[in-house]
Amino acid sequence: MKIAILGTGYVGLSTGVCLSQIGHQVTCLDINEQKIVQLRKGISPIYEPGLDDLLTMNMAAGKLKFTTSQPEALANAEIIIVAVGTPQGDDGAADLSYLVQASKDISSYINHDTIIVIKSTVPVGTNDFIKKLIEDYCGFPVKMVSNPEFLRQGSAIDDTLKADRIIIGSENEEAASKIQKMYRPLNVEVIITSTKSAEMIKYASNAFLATKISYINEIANLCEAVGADVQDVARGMGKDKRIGEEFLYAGIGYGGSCFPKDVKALLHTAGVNGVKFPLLKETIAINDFQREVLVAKVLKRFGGLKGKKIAMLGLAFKPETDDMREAPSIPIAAALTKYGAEVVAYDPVATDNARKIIGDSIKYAGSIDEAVHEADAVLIVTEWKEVKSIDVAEMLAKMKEPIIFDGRNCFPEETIRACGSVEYYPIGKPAIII
Ligand SMILES: NC(=O)c1ccc[n+]([C@@H]2O[C@H](COP(=O)([O-])OP(=O)(O)OC[C@H]3O[C@@H](n4cnc5c(N)ncnc54)[C@H](O)[C@@H]3O)[C@@H](O)[C@H]2O)c1
Ligand SMILES: O=c1ccn([C@@H]2O[C@H](COP(=O)(O)OP(=O)(O)O[C@H]3O[C@H](CO)[C@@H](O)[C@H](O)[C@H]3O)[C@@H](O)[C@H]2O)c(=O)[nH]1
Repeated sequence: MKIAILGTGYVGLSTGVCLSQIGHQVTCLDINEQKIVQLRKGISPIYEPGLDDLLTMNMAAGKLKFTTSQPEALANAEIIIVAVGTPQGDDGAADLSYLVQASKDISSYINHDTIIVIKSTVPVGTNDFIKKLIEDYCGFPVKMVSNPEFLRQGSAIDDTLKADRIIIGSENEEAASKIQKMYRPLNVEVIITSTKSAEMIKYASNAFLATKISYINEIANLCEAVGADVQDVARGMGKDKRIGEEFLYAGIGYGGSCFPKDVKALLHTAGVNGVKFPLLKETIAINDFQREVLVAKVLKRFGGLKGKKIAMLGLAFKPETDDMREAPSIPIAAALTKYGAEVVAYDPVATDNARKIIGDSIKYAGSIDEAVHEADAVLIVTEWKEVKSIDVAEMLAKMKEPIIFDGRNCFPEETIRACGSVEYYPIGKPAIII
């Protein structure tokens, strides 16, 4: 099938690459010229494991193209997939301005048979609103499908090619069936529903996962207070199939481009529809609190931070991505520098993006060794494989003081105890001080 994708961000690019991989003819359109210039050379503007190989392979096979030209991408497309950003607006609601512009862009190029697929995460009712907007522009009825995306950054390709489910929301049977056919080579379970239910499934899923994280973080805080171990508790809980093992990792709160904004957008939708949803308010409040837990531990240990060198390992909001949107490292770096610490951070891939947000208030190291050299303490902020596989004893030997604040519970107790002299402050577990 001939497919156009609007937006070559984390979702649009991963989707484009995967749809070309399963045999479709895909043209990706973006308004960001720099991205398109890079992509045309076969260089991905984002770090996403497995993406680069599929990108170059499908470009070479002539199945995947990149352009900034609307007519080139849209004029002959059977299916147009919209994957532009829907960031958080000032009032907590999703900002639909990119989507509205993209819809206007589409209107001039579609015909009666074109199917418009909204993959961006949008509040309930948006597909209906966009349908009307486009119809007002083009003057004939259009076929709309809501097809929310569930991929995670860092595993976007696998999540797309081996998705748990595909949601197709449409009031147009023919359009729903064509989109089902588009995905058929993936052999993934498809759920066909109304556009409103499809839109709600996306927010309900993200808010549920965020709430699960806030729940385990509160359990972690309680574990610390009573002397239990949240990792053992999570393991014990997760073995119950009704609870499940995933998303029970306590830490420094959820970040990223989705959970923070989507929970707030769902709360906004609830509010305007007269539903109070206090659970979501608590999910957000617990997460805000959790983002401060690591710095509170550092302050408690040191008192003031003037003249202290603190190493931060990890900047990205999660491992295997270069994305810094809503990364816990941002408020942590700000708080440490506010209290007078000299902060030296290391991240395997997110340093350039971090520098654009955090700026020169902290230093950026080229290696873990450089970051921890003569440090008074190290903070584990992102659980990169490179960080988890550190020789902890060797790292401690390079530091001024052997003190670790681990926001991601990366190291087993035996590893820490084998280090000799050490102070280890994890999340939701007793500290180890030898
Ligand atoms: N990032 C994720 O992991 C993820 C997962 C599932 C769903 N989502 C949702 O998918 C959507 C996209 O997220 P993202 O992280 O890929 O965003 P992103 O910011 O990485 O990319 C959006 C892209 O759209 C482009 N764009 C904006 N207006 C355009 C237009 N009129 N025509 C063509 N291109 C245009 C931008 O230049 C940018 O490259 C959001 O609604 C998000 O909530 C994201
Ligand atoms: O047990 C856990 C799991 C995750 N996190 C944190 O939660 C955030 C989000 O992690 P993850 O869900 O793995 O990454 P995203 O790429 O943000 O993916 C989420 O957001 C996407 C955008 O909507 C959805 O498509 C995905 O299904 C959904 O998992 C990160 O800060 C993680 O550190 C935890 O603290 N504990």
